[in-house]
Amino acid sequence: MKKSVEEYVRSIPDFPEPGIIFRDITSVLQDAEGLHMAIDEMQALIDADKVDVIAGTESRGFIFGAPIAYNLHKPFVLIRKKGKLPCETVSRSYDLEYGTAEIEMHKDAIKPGQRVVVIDDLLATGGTLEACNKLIEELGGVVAKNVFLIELAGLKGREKLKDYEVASVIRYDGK
Ligand SMILES: O=P(O)(O)OC[C@H]1O[C@H](OP(=O)(O)OP(=O)(O)O)[C@H](O)[C@@H]1O
Ligand SMILES: Nc1ncnc2[nH]cnc12
Repeated sequence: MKKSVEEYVRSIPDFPEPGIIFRDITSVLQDAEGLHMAIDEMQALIDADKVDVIAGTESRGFIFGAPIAYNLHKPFVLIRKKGKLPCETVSRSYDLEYGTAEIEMHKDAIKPGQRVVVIDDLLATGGTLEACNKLIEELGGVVAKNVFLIELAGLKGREKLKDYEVASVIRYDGK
């Protein structure tokens, strides 16, 4: 029988620190069937008629966001960790499941009124996507949806993103 995409995800206990179960997507990517299923199933959650721009978050969001943008014939915008983008930027700090971070976007990445779908591999606390959504709004964009391959429902990211439409392919009930 054909494997489901969930069966390609590898779970590593106590990485990168004790108590975290790391949901590893390299095992999805390094299987041709797994990679196809992941992209296709994430893309199926997007209504192409209701989006102008696909955005991806560094770094694992780039892997899934770029092929989806290509398939839907939409522009692809990078949301990067601080200090990587060469032109004028807007930035925002946020808390992670482990640690803190700061992300940036080019000021000209989004035009006012554009509808943006943000793609990431995984929803944990929702801190990353909340920061992404706020940056997009600061640039005048409209967040159409947040799409993930994996959702760790126990970390309640959806509550943090309650003002946005959220969809995921794979859901783990715990952390
Ligand atoms: O919902 P949150 O609690 O914000 O966590 C989820 C984020 O954490 C991971 O990225 P990370 O910052 O580790 O970067 P990476 O993709 O470069 O590994 C993951 O890819 C998400 O972007
Ligand atoms: N548990 C987890 N597994 C993989 N990536 C993550 N990013 C944040 N939490 C994570």
